[in-house]
Amino acid sequence: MEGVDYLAPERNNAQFDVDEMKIVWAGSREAFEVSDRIARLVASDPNFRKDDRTTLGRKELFKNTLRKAAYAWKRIIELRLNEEEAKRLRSFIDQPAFTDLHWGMFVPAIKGQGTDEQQEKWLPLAYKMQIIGCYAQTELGHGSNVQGLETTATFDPQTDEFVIHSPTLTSCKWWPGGLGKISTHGVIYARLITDGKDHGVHGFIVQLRSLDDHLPLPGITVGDIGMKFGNAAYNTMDNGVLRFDHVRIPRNQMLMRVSQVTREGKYVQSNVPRQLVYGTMVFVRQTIVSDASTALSRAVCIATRYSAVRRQFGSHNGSPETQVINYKTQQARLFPLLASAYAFRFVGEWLKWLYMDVTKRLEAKDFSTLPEAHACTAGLKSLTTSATADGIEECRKLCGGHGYLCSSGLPELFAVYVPACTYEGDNIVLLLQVARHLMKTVSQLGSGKMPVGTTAYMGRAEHLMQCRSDVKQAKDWLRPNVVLEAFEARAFRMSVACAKNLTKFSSPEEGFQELSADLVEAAVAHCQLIVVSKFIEKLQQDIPGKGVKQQLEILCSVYALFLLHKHHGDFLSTGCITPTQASLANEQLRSLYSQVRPNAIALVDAFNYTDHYLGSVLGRYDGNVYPKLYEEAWKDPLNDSVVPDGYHEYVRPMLKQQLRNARL
Ligand SMILES: CC/C=C\C/C=C\C/C=C\C/C=C\C/C=C\CCCC(=O)SCCNC(=O)CCNC(=O)[C@H](O)C(C)(C)COP(=O)(O)OP(=O)(O)OC[C@H]1O[C@@H](n2cnc3c(N)ncnc32)[C@H](O)[C@@H]1OP(=O)(O)O
Ligand SMILES: Cc1cc2nc3c(=O)[nH]c(=O)nc-3n(C[C@H](O)[C@H](O)[C@H](O)COP(=O)(O)OP(=O)(O)OC[C@H]3O[C@@H](n4cnc5c(N)ncnc54)[C@H](O)[C@@H]3O)c2cc1C
Repeated sequence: MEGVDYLAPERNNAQFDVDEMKIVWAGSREAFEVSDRIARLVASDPNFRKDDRTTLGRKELFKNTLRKAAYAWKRIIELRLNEEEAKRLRSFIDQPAFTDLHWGMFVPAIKGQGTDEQQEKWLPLAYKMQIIGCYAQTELGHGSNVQGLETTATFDPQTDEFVIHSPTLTSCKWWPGGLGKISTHGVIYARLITDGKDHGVHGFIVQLRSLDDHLPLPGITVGDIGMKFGNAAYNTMDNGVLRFDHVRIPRNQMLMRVSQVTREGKYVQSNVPRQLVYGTMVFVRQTIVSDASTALSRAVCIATRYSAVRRQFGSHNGSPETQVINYKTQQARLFPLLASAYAFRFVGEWLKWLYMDVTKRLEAKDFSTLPEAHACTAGLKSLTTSATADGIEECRKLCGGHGYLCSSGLPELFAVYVPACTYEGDNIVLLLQVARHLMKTVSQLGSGKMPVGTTAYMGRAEHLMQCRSDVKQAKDWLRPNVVLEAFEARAFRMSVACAKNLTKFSSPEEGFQELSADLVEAAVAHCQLIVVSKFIEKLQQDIPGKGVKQQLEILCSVYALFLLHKHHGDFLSTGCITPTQASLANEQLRSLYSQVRPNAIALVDAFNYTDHYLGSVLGRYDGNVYPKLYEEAWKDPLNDSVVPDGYHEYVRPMLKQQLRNARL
């Protein structure tokens, strides 16, 4: 029945103030109000309809994306939305587009690596969308190994220009979003060559297409790289291929904040670390962590609401069957994902703060926290995107057969999300960066240099190598210090074991290669510790609202004890806890699931997602799943006619043939 809230009994069970939890989730009352207003604006505008997306062919899909992007831009101007509101609007449209790369990478690259004059020239054009940009780093033959890029930018002192060239097939730019069909400009990464000397990879602003007729400029070959995983999903994006044939750009289009080339062709390195050329990646990795909590929470919201609606088995004398959410196995799969969504939200908030802090320091020429920022963004990007991709797929399975329907919203969410494990740095490659940082920190422990930031715990080396958990009963695992010490000891001992093993090889590089699987595990342990510790820190803040803090404490314990249970091999083999303590953790976890159960629906309501944004029949706010699934099925284009196209051509002759054979 329309208008009935089938999940009302669940909502009435909540033991906390959902409206206050919405504010905690959003980050502040103001952020909540902006997000809520813009989400409703998008949901109520038929121009942002998306329910037909999975049935469109690539060309229609892409054109539709362009239409939405143009309409969104018109609304942004008409409504005079500020930067944050415009960002929210684009994200609620929920359709990857060239604008993501324009605002998300092209603009930040110019801001981070351009000089003041370059920013003054290019940013106003980009802000007004008089030019549209992409971020073109990856090549056909080189993605992870940025230092291996082949595109060249050779300075010609005669004309005061750089000549941009793709010397080989493998040097073609390959993958940049927005490049395929739309970008007029790109920040292009190429090896800088002056006077025959190679100075490594630098960024250059290059115009790719005419601003009059959109045709590629002379010397430029550009196009789309083809269909990607999933039907609609990321195919709304024009990921591109680009080849340069001696394309000339003025010298002042090299991004010159980190290093410069003078009129005479002299290469000058500023007094800043060369790694700042990688700064845009640090920025984007930080945003990807917050986006992970959004993607995971969407999947969890769908799976939780549907699990409360779906019933299987357990009917006695005609009573309703059991809601599948009441099965302990369903809870043990679903509630850790719910807790992870909250955990990633808070670590994302913290990472944003860390990024802002490092940016301020860089402006003041303090580069000391750059390695920490790189390690944290790389590691947390890897940890949260892998867990989110796996989590979305688990949510699909939690919804049984109906989860496999596109109308559940889950297949598309998975297909659009899963490349996050690869883009902006392959997740394993990024964990190896964290491992390098950890090995460096461990090797410096004896030198008197105290570790700082998220590795500060390593400063308590002696204690962490010796401590034994004092857990005696299940509820001891609810004490934050007990949990924190177990995670610190596990992470530290895994790092120290790797560091010791590295010394057995003839060179550190050989050891690093040989032990890379163990190093990745040590990096994961360190990153999980960061997430747990930031959740615990969040709980030390003043959190208003009836029962809100208590629910977050429960979720924090679920997150930590679930990880401890999943990785108990690490905790046991490093001797941080005993087998008895491991089983007490599991006992506590079971009890926590029972505490989450009555609040589960309210905890996902706190994400404040509109039905439009969720795009899922199973995750509808009102829980009215079956009639809507039935309605949705009839909308499929295959049901436009009773007898399908092709029947008379292929099936009928076959049937006739069978009849003849049968008569023989
Ligand atoms: C249903 C629909 C739903 C909706 C969706 C809606 C919208 C879409 C949503 C979102 C869209 C979001 C995003 C857009 C999507 C895609 C964007 C993707 C863009 C890209 O992928 S851009 C390309 C990214 N490429 C990479 O990440 C490459 C990875 N490789 C590297 O980063 C490096 O090469 C490396 C770090 C692996 C190694 O580098 P190296 O060889 O130069 O270095 P060394 O290992 O020798 O290290 C040198 C030294 O430098 C330090 N270092 C390395 N990197 C950094 C850094 N970034 N910052 C600071 N320091 C760094 C390293 O630690 C070493 O230090 P040391 O002291 O010498 O040890
Ligand atoms: C949807 C999407 C959008 C993208 N958008 C952009 C964009 O806008 N701009 C842009 O420039 N790029 C973009 N990319 C490219 C992306 O950044 C790269 O694909 C990514 O950095 C991974 O690099 P790769 O493809 O070279 O993988 P590879 O490095 O070739 O990885 C292949 C395998 O090798 C392993 N491997 C690689 N190196 C090591 C090592 N040292 N040790 C152990 N294992 C290793 C990896 O773990 C992986 O399993 C995009 C990619 C995708 C999928």
